[in-house]
Amino acid sequence: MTLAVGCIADDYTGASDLANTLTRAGLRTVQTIGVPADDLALPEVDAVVVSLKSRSIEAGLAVSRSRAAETWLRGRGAGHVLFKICSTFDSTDAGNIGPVMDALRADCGEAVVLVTPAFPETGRTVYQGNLFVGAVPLNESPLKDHPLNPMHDSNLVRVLARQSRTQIGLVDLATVTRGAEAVRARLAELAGKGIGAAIIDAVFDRDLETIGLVAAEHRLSVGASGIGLGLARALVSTGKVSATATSDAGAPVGGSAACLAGSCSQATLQQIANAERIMPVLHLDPDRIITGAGEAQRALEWARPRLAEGPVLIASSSTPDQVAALQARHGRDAAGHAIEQAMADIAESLVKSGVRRLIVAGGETSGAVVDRLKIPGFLVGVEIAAGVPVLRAVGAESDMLLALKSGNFGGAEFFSDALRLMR
Ligand SMILES: Nc1ncnc2c1ncn2[C@@H]1O[C@H](COP(=O)(O)OP(=O)(O)O)[C@@H](O)[C@H]1O
Ligand SMILES: O=C(O)[C@@H](O)C(=O)COP(=O)(O)O
Repeated sequence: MTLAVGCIADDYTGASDLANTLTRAGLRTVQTIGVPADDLALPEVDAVVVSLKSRSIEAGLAVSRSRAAETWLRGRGAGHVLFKICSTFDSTDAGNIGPVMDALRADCGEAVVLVTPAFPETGRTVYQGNLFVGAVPLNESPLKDHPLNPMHDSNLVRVLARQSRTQIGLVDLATVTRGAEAVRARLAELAGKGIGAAIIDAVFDRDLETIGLVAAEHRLSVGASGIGLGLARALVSTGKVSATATSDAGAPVGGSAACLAGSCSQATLQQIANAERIMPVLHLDPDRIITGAGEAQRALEWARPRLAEGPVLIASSSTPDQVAALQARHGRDAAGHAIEQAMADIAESLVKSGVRRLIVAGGETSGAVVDRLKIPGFLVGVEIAAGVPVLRAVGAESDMLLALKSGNFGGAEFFSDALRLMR
């Protein structure tokens, strides 16, 4: 297998988002969980997206895991590696975007790395280095209240400079609009000043196509699904890949269906409220989860008799005020970790009870669940919503369909939209 592009995603929902984008652009793509074991049978593909759970862990660990993924991808012929980060640049001042970018850049000897979280299809655009989520700057968006990575600065040149050892430059929209040659000239200018990475503006898909053409000439880029789209289109338009991917991985599996929500994003809270009209919903008590008072067991006893009747939804999600109060009582990391593990416990028991179609809302939540289910990889099926495909587990104990939804993605009826496509 010789890869046209290798990808390292810092969470599992982000990985499925990127795998979806690459597939839609025609690249035969597989998503693996971690660096694949040698005995995992992978189909012939153009792109592999290695999913890590490295967004919110200690920076040194994120670096070593990302490096291991890079070594594996380069060993399969990937001339270009895309480090997939969140379209809302979820990170802290300590990382992990900057440290991982610095390490991968050092490994491949890249002069200037292009960085953009723009993903216009989901309303993420970058102008003058500032990230907008829909109509508002990042720091005014719901991401200011994220339970693990609250984002308080929309200026990504500043944000990345706080995390990276290199100086950060800007390639502005006026330059991108002038085309690939203008971007190349700007990068040469930045490299001449010793600047090692540049936030590049993008508002429309056509900007990402220009960026993709230039990025494909380099060894490394950093960004969200938008730059993945640009790279994929560049690989197809320059004949390096013949767009042959089909989304035929979603054949019915039968079995029961369940939804788990650990995301506290505004979008997920709305989706849960709407799901109450079409399926039984259990709201977990987060305090009881953290104090170990048998909350996961209660959820299972609630779910099991209902599964034969149709899908159920189990949610830990709370409003920003409630999240802040819980974290004040128990600590941010302890609360997040305990709830993720409870979701994994519940998922494991649901699968033992016959659930074969599982929808998970939340990136960290999805990571905990997929790890517990020991699923080594996914093939990409049809798209449920922008950035969220149906996934078919490969190499797992049971034939299963999953959807791993980024907290912020999907329309108000996401859960019913997903269930309609997962039979
Ligand atoms: N009620 C709650 N209070 C505090 N934290 C919560 C609650 N419910 C879930 N969490 C935690 O919040 C985090 C949500 O992150 P994640 O699953 O990545 O969602 P998103 O995709 O919205 O970022 C997880 O660590 C999860 O365990
Ligand atoms: O780029 C994106 O926004 C997503 O692919 C993503 O990474 C979302 O992360 P979570 O919201 O933590 O699921």
